[in-house]
Amino acid sequence: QQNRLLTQIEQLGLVNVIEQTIRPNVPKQGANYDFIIVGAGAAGCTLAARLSENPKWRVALIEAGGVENIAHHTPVLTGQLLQTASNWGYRTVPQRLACRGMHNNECSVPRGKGLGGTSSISNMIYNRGNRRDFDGWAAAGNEGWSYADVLPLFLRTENAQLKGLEHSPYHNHSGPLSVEYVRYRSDLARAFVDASAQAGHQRTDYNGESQLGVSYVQATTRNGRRHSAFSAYIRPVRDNRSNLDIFAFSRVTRVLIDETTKAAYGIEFNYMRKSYTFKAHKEVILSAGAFNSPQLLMLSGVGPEDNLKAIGVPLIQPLPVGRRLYDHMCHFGPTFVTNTTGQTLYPSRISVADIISFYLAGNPGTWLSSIGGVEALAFLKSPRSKLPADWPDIELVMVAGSLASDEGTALKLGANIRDDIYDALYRPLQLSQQDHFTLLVMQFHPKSIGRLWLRDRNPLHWPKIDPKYFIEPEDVEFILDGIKESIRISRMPALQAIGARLLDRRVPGCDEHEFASDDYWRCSIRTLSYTLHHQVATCRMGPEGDPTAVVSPQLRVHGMRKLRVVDTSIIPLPPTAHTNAAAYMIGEKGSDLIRADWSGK
Ligand SMILES: Cc1cc2nc3c(=O)[nH]c(=O)nc-3n(C[C@H](O)[C@H](O)[C@H](O)COP(=O)(O)OP(=O)(O)OC[C@H]3O[C@@H](n4cnc5c(N)ncnc54)[C@H](O)[C@@H]3O)c2cc1C
Repeated sequence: QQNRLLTQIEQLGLVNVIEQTIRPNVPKQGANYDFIIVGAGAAGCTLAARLSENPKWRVALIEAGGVENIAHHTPVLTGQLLQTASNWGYRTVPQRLACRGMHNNECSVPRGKGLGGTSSISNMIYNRGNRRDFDGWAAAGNEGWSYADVLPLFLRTENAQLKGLEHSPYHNHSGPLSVEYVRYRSDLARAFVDASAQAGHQRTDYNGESQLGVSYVQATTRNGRRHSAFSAYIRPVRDNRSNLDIFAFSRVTRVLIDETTKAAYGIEFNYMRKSYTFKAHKEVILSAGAFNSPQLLMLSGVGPEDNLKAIGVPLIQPLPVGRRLYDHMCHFGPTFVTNTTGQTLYPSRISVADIISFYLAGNPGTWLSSIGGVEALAFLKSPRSKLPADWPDIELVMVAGSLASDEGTALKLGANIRDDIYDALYRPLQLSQQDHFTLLVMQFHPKSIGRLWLRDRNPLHWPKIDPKYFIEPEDVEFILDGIKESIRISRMPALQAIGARLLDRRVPGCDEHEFASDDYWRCSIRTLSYTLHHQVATCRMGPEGDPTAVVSPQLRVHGMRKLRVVDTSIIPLPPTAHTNAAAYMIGEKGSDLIRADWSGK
């Protein structure tokens, strides 16, 4: 018991203790607001900041977790954050065809819990998507979501400090969210970018005119520190907006809905073990993310009839909530060793001088501003692609390290990877401290479609998450193409100059295959499966009449009144991007739609 108490105090962090003392914000039972926003993640913070610009509107932002602390602001600690209370800690149901290197074949699917949501624990890669993604949404009947419509919203969020792109029409310099190139740069990243160019992948701005090519990572950091949704959108305004009330440690359990009119009129939530209700005059908006927004809809009677009936939740509106779940699955590798020294991220390489320089002198150029070792991205076409030439299929995520980069203390646990896998592949690197880098291969447009549903009606229980990774064999083939291209890039002069060669250790369970043969890699892909956490479509957006749609292009829940979903769960198909930038864009779009509906009323 004592240990649990200590762990809890430790996980809360000093900041939470102080916040709860000086700014407790205890809810008042039955309080009234114009808008209630559930979830202070990337989209929720954006929406709360924008709606509360109107001093006449009273806005409540309700968040299950606490406040960010110094660990969140230190990019190199990203992996460690997954071991804290800032992560909901979800796991999938055991996967038949993926995650074979994980305990019980369960993939880890973390989500951020706290003011800032997943933007406070993410890897901070800033990446918007391909113009064809958004034009496709619009062509499917989602008017107002084409690339021409959403580009100004991406720009509105951005405060870019990207050397060389000062005059690009694809970047803005006056929005709230800081975007900069990762401030720490290793020789491994330089060699990878040069080798990619030598292999024919041009240098590009992947948020600009063309995604295809290679680039150093653009990241949501400010002077080398994490710039989360909370830091960017809420912290600068919260003390001078008396119409914005923020409630941390408040876990919403249900949306209150009038069954006759199907209008949402409030929420029920728990704060410090007590149940409260708040009323909303105008709207309740779910911004609880791709797992929790569908969960809350279903707990409130909006969802698939069979699931709700089976668990005894009275049905108010039948909708395909959670019926689709897409994600971007990757392969954690290949890993290459090199002849360099001192270039790979290992904790032992972070010196006291680095720490002092980062925290006290504000120097962003140390390992501490490395976003978990991620330094460069390459957007590629696969030879098997049936998509237009300017629409990438695969991404290589260049990491100056591997699971050994924290010596097995965080990433391995965060990904639920078994010890025998770590010991066979990464422990020798950890012990020798040999320089190496990894190219994670991610597929952008998977065909595999999963599902999310409720196991019971207890709002504090996890939903069941089954992404059905690699259920479509072609998804594996795309990743195999990416692995082959990674190996080709490693043979280019810039990487050969540093002695880059495949780590020649076998993945346990794949021994029957010849090392580095296609079948070996297929086995490795199904073993070292590693999601980059881009779950979407659980509250899919689509026009009325679309049998897969949960919300309309105005983000209103179909068939309901005064209820919207504004977060990444509405994204209809996996984008050619990581999903955090889209979450901000959706928050901006949601605020425009809501303002258009209520201004003057
Ligand atoms: C480890 C990790 C690394 C990632 N790295 C990147 C990256 O480098 N680049 C990138 O683009 N994307 C990345 N992503 C994905 C990206 O961060 C998310 O897609 C995006 O932030 C989601 O935004 P959101 O607003 O939809 O939801 P979230 O940011 O997840 O916000 C949802 C919020 O709702 C709260 N909430 C949920 N349920 C309740 C409830 N019942 N009551 C009250 N509050 C509730 C949550 O605590 C959370 O704060 C990463 C994700 C993870 C998990």
